[in-house]
Amino acid sequence: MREADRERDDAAEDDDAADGPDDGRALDGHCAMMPGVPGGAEAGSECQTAVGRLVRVTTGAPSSDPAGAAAPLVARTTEVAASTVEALVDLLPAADPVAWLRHGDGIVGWGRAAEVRTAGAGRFAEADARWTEMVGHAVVRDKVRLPGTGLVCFGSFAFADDPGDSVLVVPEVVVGRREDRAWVTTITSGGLDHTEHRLLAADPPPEPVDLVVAEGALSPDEWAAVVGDAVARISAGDLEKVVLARDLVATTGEPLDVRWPLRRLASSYPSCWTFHVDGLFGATPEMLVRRERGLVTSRVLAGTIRRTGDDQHDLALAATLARSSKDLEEHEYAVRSVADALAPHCSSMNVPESPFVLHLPNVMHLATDVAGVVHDAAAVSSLELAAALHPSAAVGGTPTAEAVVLIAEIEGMDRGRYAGPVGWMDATGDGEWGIALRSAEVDGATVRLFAGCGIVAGSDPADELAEARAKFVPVLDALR
Ligand SMILES: C=C(O[C@H]1C=CC=C(C(=O)O)[C@@H]1O)C(=O)O
Repeated sequence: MREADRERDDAAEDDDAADGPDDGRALDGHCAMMPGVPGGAEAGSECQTAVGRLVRVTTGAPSSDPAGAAAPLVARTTEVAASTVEALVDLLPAADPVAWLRHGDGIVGWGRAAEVRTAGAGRFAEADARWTEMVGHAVVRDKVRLPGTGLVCFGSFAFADDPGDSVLVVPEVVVGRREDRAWVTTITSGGLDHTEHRLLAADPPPEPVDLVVAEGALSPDEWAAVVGDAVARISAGDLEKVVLARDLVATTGEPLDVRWPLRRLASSYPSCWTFHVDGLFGATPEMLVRRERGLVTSRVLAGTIRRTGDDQHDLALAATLARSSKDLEEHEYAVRSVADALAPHCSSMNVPESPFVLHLPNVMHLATDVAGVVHDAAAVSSLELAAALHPSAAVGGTPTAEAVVLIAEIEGMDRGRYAGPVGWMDATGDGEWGIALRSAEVDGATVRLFAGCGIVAGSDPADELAEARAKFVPVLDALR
């Protein structure tokens, strides 16, 4: 069906030629036409429905069907000048923003052309099946054909099978940027979009007020005791590694506008993937799986040391991390779990023998980039690959089954979508799925932050507590 989608796409090429030049330009807050987007302005029409920087200026557009996939989706991607989208995150409106950003590139979106909610152990398979069905019925006009163009969905999946509440969102508008190219995709359900769209500046988000941060499910002492329990069980031979997480609960005086922390995270952690899907936001350094045109890559992290702010000292600490047998052991479990899960899908793979040290502003990690050539891209989507990899030993443990049972038994909280796959996928099944780390879930004026640590036989509860504190820093700072 994904091939059929491409064929329709090809057939639409001639159509597109009649739509005018694809030379969108910066509009600096003025209501002006975005060339290349279908449908001319009707005489006397005016700006009506503001949806972020793209506003409808004519009526008669088909209404979207956020409840599901009853009507076929129609996606149209148009190239615009890269100067129109210098800071993607600044385009986001307050209502319903989604984001996936790194080093200024990525995709952002808003509105809901469709949404799929799944739960339980079948959450990935059901979401993937619904997406395949939507794609199969969709009409896609995409002359740009870069990763992130055409019909795309954003997704965020629960860590655990129970309750497992997960979501796929198909926005009404997606704006993307990759190096010096940029594009706008409009997605409607129920027919061709005959509206004209204009780029407008989004209002900046308000600064959070009256931030109060409290402990979450467990106090620091209680959590350290749980870590001690895990170390005892590992020493007794029950399992080799388990990742234990804790939470903090922040409240703000007014409901949080998630665009505030998103802007902060994107600028402070440019090498991480800054994301937001349906209330879950963060800046993760860990790529569970990216599939692009037959190539698959994964950035595996495990093994952490805190930065001090003194560059010379941090370099010495990085060398210590690279030699730490406790951290190398923790890392090895994580790499093996990813390589083993990817192997059945790859005709060749490259798994480096030793990790490098990834420097982030708050911590340093042992990191390994695994790469492979997939042989089953026509049959297996990037989301299915993410499902096969989840939970890797970077967020679950080794052996996986025992670790997941122990997490449910002793961690003392529901992780929700923290440490689950988060990212996006296109109509061909290519996409990027990160692990939702350094993240938080926002619900009105309440923000629940998460951080976890890999526990092995040599772990010290006090050190793990300090490491978890360091991992809260990105989101905590972004709320201020
Ligand atoms: C579980 C988290 O980090 C994982 C990723 C990198 C390093 C980790 C560690 O050293 O423990 C964790 O496995 C988290 O940030 O919440």
